Amino acid sequence: MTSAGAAPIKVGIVGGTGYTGVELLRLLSQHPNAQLTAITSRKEDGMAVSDMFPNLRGRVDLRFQSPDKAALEQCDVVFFATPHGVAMSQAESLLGHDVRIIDLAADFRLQDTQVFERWYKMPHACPAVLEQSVYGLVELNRDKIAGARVIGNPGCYPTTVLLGLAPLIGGGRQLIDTTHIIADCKSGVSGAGRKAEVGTLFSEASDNFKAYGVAGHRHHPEISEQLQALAGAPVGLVFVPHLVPMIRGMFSTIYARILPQALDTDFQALFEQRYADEAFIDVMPAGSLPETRSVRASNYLRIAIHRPDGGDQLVILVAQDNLVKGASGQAVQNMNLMFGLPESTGLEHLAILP
Ligand SMILES: NC(=O)C1=CN([C@@H]2O[C@H](COP(=O)(O)OP(=O)(O)OC[C@H]3O[C@@H](n4cnc5c(N)ncnc54)[C@H](OP(=O)(O)O)[C@@H]3O)[C@@H](O)[C@H]2O)C=CC1
Ligand SMILES: CC(=O)N[C@@H](CCC(=O)OP(=O)(O)O)C(=O)O
Repeated sequence: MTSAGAAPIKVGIVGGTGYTGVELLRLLSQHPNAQLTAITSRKEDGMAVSDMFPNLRGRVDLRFQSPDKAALEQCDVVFFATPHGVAMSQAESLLGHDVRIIDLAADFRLQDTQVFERWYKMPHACPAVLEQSVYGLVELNRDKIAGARVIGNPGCYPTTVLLGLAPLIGGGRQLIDTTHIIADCKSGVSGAGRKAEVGTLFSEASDNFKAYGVAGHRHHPEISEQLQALAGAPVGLVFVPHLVPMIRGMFSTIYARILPQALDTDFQALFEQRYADEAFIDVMPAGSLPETRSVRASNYLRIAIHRPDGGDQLVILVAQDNLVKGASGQAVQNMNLMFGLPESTGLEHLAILP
């Protein structure tokens, strides 16, 4: 869909058959300035997009093409909704055609290539491109994103943890003990993608609840790198992800100890002020309990601040849709900024209840 008069942004999507890919298709097919131009799939080459995804009937009339056939270099921007390692293998070539890149995987998230190689078990294919890329967490990096040619779209868990902690860290503030923060995070099963895996079978993931990655998860270094940049010093973080038996949604409960000199701080006011101008961050009234269904299919992220018994423990509750603010919605928010559009263009729809 494009609005009359404005030059459309020609969009390519690599990996259009996955969950973040179809979410990009849903959002961009309703975006007034985007013109879907090329959608790839290696396995479904030639299949009509609307045959695979009937929710797009009448809105998307393209067919999936294998990546080698798709005219990606004719696009203004290409989203990579692919596994780690795919975007970086094509980045230099696309940049040579003046195509901007938004990678939903991790190729351009970690600035330290040694850390990337340790966690993703592959060498970084284009460190020079990585250096000029920007971490696409809009609420922290808005100005840099507007001028970027390559965006590393944040991971879903890091989006909740970083936005839940950002008002407390950096800017000369000494509010919490940054040597010991706990992030207890839960994701719906769509977080694992659409590919077939035993762990995401209905009979494995439904009626069940479990932690995973306790000994180490690749989002830990991503969160730590960003927190360290905010704090100006290393931050001690315990991060434990869990799989919950729901399709969409992510909920993070973050625990931080208030420093003695900051006990008089009005944390509710602090968060409200920090996010007052943010279109998609809702700091809920004191005492609120956000729910994943209040953000389902929307780009909103809801935060509530608690201080049990008025003590020194701060509990921050954060809810988002892992596929929207945690992935494709945030990616479109990045595109809007890169192309000089109002940031919320095409993203203002509300959550679906129940
Ligand atoms: N699911 C989520 O909640 C989130 C996911 N992400 C990240 O986004 C990316 C996509 O995730 P998701 O949509 O869940 O993944 P899926 O497994 O659902 O989809 C992956 C897509 O990539 C394509 N693909 C796979 N391998 C290649 C390749 N080598 N070259 C080109 N295309 C390929 C697949 O199609 P085909 O094989 O036919 O080519 C498919 O369309 C991942 O990096 C993921 O980590 C980030 C935040 C949240
Ligand atoms: C529930 C589930 O499995 N979630 C995924 C994380 C979501 C995601 O895709 O993150 P990346 O983009 O960093 O890969 C996981 O823990 O591996």
